[in-house]
Parts: sequence; C-alpha cells; structure tokens
Amino acid sequence: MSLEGTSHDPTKTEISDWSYVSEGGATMVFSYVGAPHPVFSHSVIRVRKAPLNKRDLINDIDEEEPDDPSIAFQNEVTALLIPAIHLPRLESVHVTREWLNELSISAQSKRPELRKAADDIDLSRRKAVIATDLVGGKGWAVEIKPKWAFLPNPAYLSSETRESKMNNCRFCMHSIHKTAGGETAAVGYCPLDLFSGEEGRVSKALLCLWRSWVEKDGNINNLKIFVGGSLIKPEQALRQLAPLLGQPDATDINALFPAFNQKLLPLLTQTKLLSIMAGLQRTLDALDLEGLSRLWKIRQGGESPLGTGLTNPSMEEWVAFVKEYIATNQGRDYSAVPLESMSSEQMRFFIMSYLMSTTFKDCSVILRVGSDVPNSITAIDLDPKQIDRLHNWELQDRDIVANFQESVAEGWVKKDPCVDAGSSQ
Ligand SMILES: O=P(O)(O)O[C@@H]1[C@@H](OP(=O)(O)O)[C@H](OP(=O)(O)O)[C@H](O)[C@H](OP(=O)(O)O)[C@H]1OP(=O)(O)O
Ligand SMILES: Nc1ncnc2c1ncn2[C@@H]1O[C@H](COP(=O)(O)OP(=O)(O)OP(=O)(O)O)[C@@H](O)[C@H]1O
Repeated sequence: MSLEGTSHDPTKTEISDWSYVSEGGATMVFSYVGAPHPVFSHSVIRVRKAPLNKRDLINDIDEEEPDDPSIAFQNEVTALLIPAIHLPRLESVHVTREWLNELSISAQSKRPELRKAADDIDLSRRKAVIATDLVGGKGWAVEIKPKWAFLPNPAYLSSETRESKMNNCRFCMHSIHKTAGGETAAVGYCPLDLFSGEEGRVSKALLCLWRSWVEKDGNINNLKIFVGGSLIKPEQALRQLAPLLGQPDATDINALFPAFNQKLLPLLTQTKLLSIMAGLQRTLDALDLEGLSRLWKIRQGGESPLGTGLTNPSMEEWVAFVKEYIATNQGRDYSAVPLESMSSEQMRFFIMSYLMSTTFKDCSVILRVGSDVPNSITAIDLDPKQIDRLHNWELQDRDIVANFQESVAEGWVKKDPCVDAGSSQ
C-alpha cells in the first residue's frame, strides 16, 4: 500500500538527509540522518538499480507504478513463514526522477568500484521502499549473507554429481568456482557450520568470515560490519569497533576476533531464525535442480530450457502456494514419489517452491548486540525471484559442480567434506 501525504514524501527531505549505507546486486540503500521525522527517523530507503545502459529509460506510462513487489511478498507470503520479530517493517513511498538522480550523485564517492562500473539507481522508478534501519544508531551491527544451508536430497541426483554434491555444499563449490574465475569469495567459510547450531562450528564459520573479511579488505558480501550506521573497512576496526567490543587498547585486528565471536555467538546459536531459514531452503528445494530439470523434461518433452514460456506467479498464486506448502510440508518424502507420476500442476508447485527456496538462499541477516537497541536478528532481502532465472540456475549448477570436480582432479583443491547437521530432520 502506498502512503500519501508529505510526511511520507522523501522528495520533501534534503538529499543530505540520506546517507549511503550499502548495496547489493539489485538495490541501493540509504539511511535517514536528518532532523527527527515522524516516518523517516530510524529508517532506510531502498531504491532499485538498473544496468548503466538501462537506468535512464523514460517511463511515459500513465498508470501508477505498482508498489515494489518485495513489500507484498514479505507481508503476505514470507510473513507466514518467518516470525514478525525477524522481519523489518516495509512501506512504499513515491519518488521522482530528479530526486533519484540527486541521490545517485550523492552516493558515487561511497560506492564500490565494481558496482559503479555495472549499474546505478534506476531513474525510471516512481516508487521506493522505506524499511526499518537495522544498522543505524550509536552501536554496531553485523550483516551475514549465509547462503545455502543444506546438502541436497540425494534422490534425484545423477551419478555424475552425487558424490560431489553429497560431500560439498553449494557455497563451498561455488567459492572455488568463483576464485578460479578471478572473483572474490569467502573461501573457507562453510554455511553448514553457521547453520549447525553447534557453538564450535558456528565459531569456526564466524572465524572464516572474519578472516576473509580482513584478507579481502572488507570486499566480501557474506560479512559486513557497521559502526554508527556506516559500513567499516578492516583498517577502521581497531579505532571504531574495538572500543565497542570492550577492547579499546587492541593493536592487532585479529586480536579482536575472540570478543567479536563472544558477542555474536549467543545470538547465533540461540535464535530460531537460522534453523527456520535452513528448514525452508531444504524443504522448498526438495528435488534439487537436477530433479526439477528431469521433471520439466518429462512433462514438457523436447529440449526447451527449464522454465521456457512460464509466467511469474501472481501474488495470489504465491499466497495459495505458501498455504499449500505449510499445510502439506510436514513429513513429506518426495523421494517416494516417482517424477514420472507428477502432474503439470505438481510441476508448477515445485517450480514455485524452487523459486522461493532461492529467496531464502540469497537473503541476509542483520544482527545487533549490546548497543542502544535490544539484541536482534532480522532477515532482509526476501525479494521474490524471477522465473526466467531457472535456466541460468540450471546452467550455473552444472558449471559449479563441473568446475569443482575438475579442480579436485587437478589436485589444486583439497577440502574436508561439508557436514549437514540438519539432514535427518
Ligand atoms: O547465484 P548466486 O548464489 O551467486 O547468488 C547471487 C548473488 O551472488 P553471491 O554468490 O551471493 O555473491 C548476487 O549477489 P551479489 O550481486 O554478488 O552481491 C545476487 O544476490 C543475486 O541475486 P539477484 O540477481 O540480485 O536477484 C544472486 O542470484 P540468485 O542465484 O539468488 O538469483
Ligand atoms: N533494513 C535495512 N537496514 C539497514 N541496512 C540495510 C537494510 N536493508 C538493506 N540494507 C543494506 O543494503 C544492502 C543491500 O540491500 P539488499 O541485500 O536488500 O540488496 P539486494 O540488491 O537485493 O542484494 P543481493 O545482491 O543480495 O540481491 C544490504 O546488504 C545491507 O547492507
């Protein structure tokens, strides 16, 4: 729902009232730092980005732009799966081309170079999203993008991939693939440790994230640290983070890790959010992409790529889907159902299910501990994924495993197996 009136109009605020926080592949986020405001205080604005060559399209359609789909998707769909205490408030607001352009200009000096070369704020949009500011205020906040929490159901894996996929999680294989392609990755971090709920393993996951964060000069998207609402680099940690960790005299960044770990560990091991996310990822991805691809081939015949010609689910379809998922998910064992016997309706269910699992595989959590607000852990970036991505995911899945197997065969990757603590649940 759009909220009207000047109190909900960000374009009536100064651009300098908004401070760049961070960005992902699809959006850029700014926090409100102006004078106390009834709506914007303690809030961020999340604006959509577009590739550089597409951001300046003129939007001359007369109809009102729909609200950003993340709002209805969270309020009507994911809210049925994740307790409200772990979700930010989201509201739609109107913006103008001029205002977005000024916002974009104000952000340039703070943006990562790689992102700047690829995209910028989408000037054709007329709506943005206001959300709870989860990193602002006097204290510190930590953002973790945990990624894939489970090893796949073996029932539908091919003989070529089974051994690799049952011993190595998707994130670990993907990190190796990314590194081989010259991309930055948090190599060594295994999400299965983070999601294990076991203190030792959660600590190990945090240590790997911390080491990568230090080594890659803060340029990994799996760990971000904010102090007073601003993203910090490792070189700023001694001055800015150390006092908040009770280590004002620390002289070595690695000496900060034990205090960092000690502050975060209770929240990470006690929260229900991580096990909820892991359970959703696993049960929504019941067939693995390989099973889904086979089901597509059986139902469609021919060689059309996975998902060809399918439309994105409407919000009504998503709501109906999530209700059916909740009603039928408990104790369901798909491996007992032959793919050949599944109907087209069941295939649509599994396709939506896979799409939704991808949302939970790609979201982040923001943790706040011991600052001026109560301890909390909140999930962000729960946007619906587009159906036309299915075929790319299928290709990516093959590439990641093939590259991993090649790396092992060539002897330049040696790693312990990933252990899925939740596989028997
Ligand atoms: O495929 P993945 O696992 O690499 O995930 C993509 C993310 O890459 P990551 O590996 O986390 O660095 C990627 O993150 P970055 O842009 O690399 O920070 C996006 O989150 C992308 O989602 P979308 O295109 O914005 O909807 C993500 O794509 P989806 O797979 O979720 O569509
Ligand atoms: N409510 C919030 N409060 C504070 N910071 C936020 C909030 N929402 C997002 N951010 C920051 O902005 C960044 C980008 O937001 P988000 O992850 O939603 O973007 P995205 O483009 O969808 O990401 P991805 O590339 O993972 O798809 C986050 O990584 C986080 O640092």
